[in-house]
Amino acid sequence: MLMRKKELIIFDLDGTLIDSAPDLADAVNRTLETLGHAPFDETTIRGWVGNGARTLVKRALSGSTAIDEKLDDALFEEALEIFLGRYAQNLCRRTRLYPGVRETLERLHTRGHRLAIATNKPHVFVSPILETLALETFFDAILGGDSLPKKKPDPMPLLHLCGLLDVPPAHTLMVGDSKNDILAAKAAGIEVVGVTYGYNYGEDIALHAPDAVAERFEEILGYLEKGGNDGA
Ligand SMILES: O=C(O)COP(=O)(O)O
Ligand SMILES: [Mg+2]
Repeated sequence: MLMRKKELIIFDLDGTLIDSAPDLADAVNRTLETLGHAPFDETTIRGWVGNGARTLVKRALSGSTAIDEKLDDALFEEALEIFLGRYAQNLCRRTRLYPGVRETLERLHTRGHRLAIATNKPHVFVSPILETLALETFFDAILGGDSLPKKKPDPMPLLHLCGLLDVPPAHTLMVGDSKNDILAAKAAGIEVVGVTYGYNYGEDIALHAPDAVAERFEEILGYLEKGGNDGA
């Protein structure tokens, strides 16, 4: 059966399984407010998510995706501490699953795929969010952005998951919303589907040449049924 070709599916979290930007934006703006800085609208902050909490805070203090090289270290450390505290208080108040995610994970799980998460989000936040959304039982392994010495776009987290779950990269599929996911997967020799509805700094995910593009999460079922990029 073709479905067995991809035994392991590794998912990105923010912008792929969950729309966490509203809670991240609230925590960013409460941090900026505490420091006496002006807030940003949610759409702007959405474009800053995907490289972990440290980079998100640096972007917020810089007011741009490009980080201000002259950013004061002490201000950054203070802002990071405030942000982590604020976000911990409201991890899943306005965060929602994207359409089709629960049903699709259920089907993949029932069909016997191993499922894992490789996110750049700090690990401490991941399980509480999955528990609140009643998703935690689907996953065999979860890595956060601080779980290993390197995070996406480095291939390390993806290769680590392949080793941990004893599935070779050729039998693994990555699903993500940002260029970090695509770059990490390509460097790991893993096929990758890019979803179009996530964050990716406001850029079209197709620009980074994933093996396939999905407008809706459930499209990955059809991709797997076709045998992925290996052909039927
Ligand atoms: O930058 C983050 O905190 C989350 O990133 P993710 O898209 O890898 O889940
Ligand atoms: Mg993402």
